[in-house]
Amino acid sequence: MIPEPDVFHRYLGRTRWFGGKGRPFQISDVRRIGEVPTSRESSPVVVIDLVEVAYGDSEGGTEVYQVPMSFYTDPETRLDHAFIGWWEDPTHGWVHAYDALHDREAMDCWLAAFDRAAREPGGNLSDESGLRFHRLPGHDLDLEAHSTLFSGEQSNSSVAYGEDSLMKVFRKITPGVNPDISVHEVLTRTGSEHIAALYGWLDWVDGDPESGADEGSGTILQLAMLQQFLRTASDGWDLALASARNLFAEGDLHAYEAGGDFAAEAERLGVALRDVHGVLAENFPVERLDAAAVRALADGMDARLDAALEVVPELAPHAGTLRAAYDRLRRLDDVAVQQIHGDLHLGQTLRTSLGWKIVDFEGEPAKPLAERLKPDSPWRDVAGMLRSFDYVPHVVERQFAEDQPEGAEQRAYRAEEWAHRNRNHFLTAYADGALDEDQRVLLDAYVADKAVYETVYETRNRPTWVAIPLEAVARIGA
Ligand SMILES: Nc1ncnc2c1ncn2[C@@H]1O[C@H](COP(=O)(O)OP(=O)(O)O)[C@@H](O)[C@H]1O
Ligand SMILES: O=P(O)(O)O[C@H]1O[C@H](CO)[C@@H](O[C@H]2O[C@H](CO)[C@@H](O)[C@H](O)[C@H]2O)[C@H](O)[C@H]1O
Repeated sequence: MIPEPDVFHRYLGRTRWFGGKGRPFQISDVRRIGEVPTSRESSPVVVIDLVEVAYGDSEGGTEVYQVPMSFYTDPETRLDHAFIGWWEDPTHGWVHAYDALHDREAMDCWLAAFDRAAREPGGNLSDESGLRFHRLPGHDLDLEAHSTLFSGEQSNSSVAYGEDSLMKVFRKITPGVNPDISVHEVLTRTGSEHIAALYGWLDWVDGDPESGADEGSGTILQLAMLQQFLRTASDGWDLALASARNLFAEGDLHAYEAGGDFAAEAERLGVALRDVHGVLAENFPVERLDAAAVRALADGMDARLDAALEVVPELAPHAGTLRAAYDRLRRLDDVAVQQIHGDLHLGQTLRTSLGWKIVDFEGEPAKPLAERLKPDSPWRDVAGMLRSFDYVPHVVERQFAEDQPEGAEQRAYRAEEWAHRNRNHFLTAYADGALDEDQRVLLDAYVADKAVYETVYETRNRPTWVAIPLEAVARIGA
């Protein structure tokens, strides 16, 4: 007996990372792709299943999610919160199955396999099922470190091993190369200061592992990555909120006079992003879009606006100014595109004692992989950060308004001051001076496109926040 589809249906519905919770779905397939080698005699069996979900709404389609499980013959009460079900497994008999990410014993096996890979030829440990643990040279893993599952709002699952390493297990799985791994690999090999170094990754080849299937063949599924744990990291979004809060609390001071001014950090972030874009341009192809391709880029923004208007009708009065920004982009005849981050905002930046680090190069999770792998203009990332600097004081204002309705006018002035100051410092540092006219046109178009995307994102995820990007859209062209 294998688990009833209901078991996985119930389990997925309970997780943070399952992206189809609001939609009708059924489990259409469950496939065992391998077992993580055990590290001790007492270790549980740790299997990796791929669970396919078929959607029953008009959009339809399927998605595949990775579910690593630890199997025990008896109930493990310490793992009650991670219980998935019990059934007679075709290979292991009657088992009590738990989400392996919550299980230290299971996570030890995972770490030990990465450790063994470092001593195998080429840093690769593979088994007959097609699971392959890969390691990059340069770091000895701390095998004594205990695993702790992150509890944040994540679309994947991350496990910290003490203060030594961090493993991110990808949940929604798409065949092909995951840019989070490929970009981190290049930035690690080139010694970039602005990322957490990649230590290794796990992938699975559908078929014979000796068959020579490679990253380009589309038969690889990338399942997890192991990277440096940034011990001294503080989240860039939280730091920026604290800075804006501090300014709001000061009745008479300007941003540059108040303690906690963020401008120097914004500047450092600009330099860090420029540096990362430079390394990516040196190590991934750079293309120059001709006039037709630039028009297609602008058409894409127009199409996104059309789709957004269906979801957010309040955009309608601003459609003219938005389309004018895309028209100005349409008239450019030479735009360079390259590998970029693709989903950059302050929540993807971490301030460590050694400077700013940028994380999560996966691109926008909602976009199909093929689109996420396409080169794009670096100004998309810059626009993402400028939008984030706009969000910060408006989120703080929402918090103040609840407790302190008086003083809203003064705070609105402060909000604009904070955003303006930090956008300028970031942008000037990134561009190393003023922008030329074409750069300004490109940036304005990407900022408009991102703000439109955000109105949809907020409507679907945090409807009470939608005024933040809507007000930004209204300011465009005002
Ligand atoms: N190398 C790291 N060291 C410490 N914390 C990290 C590291 N990488 C990411 N984080 C933290 O984990 C959170 C989630 O990471 P992220 O890569 O954005 O996951 P997801 O793809 O699920 O969104 C980040 O917001 C950050 O706070
Ligand atoms: O981090 P994700 O890849 O999941 O990105 C999505 O969620 C972000 C919010 O967590 C969202 O970002 C928007 O809100 C941020 C504040 O919470 C703000 O800093 C960003 O500028 C704003 O875009 C992001 O758009 C979405 O793709």
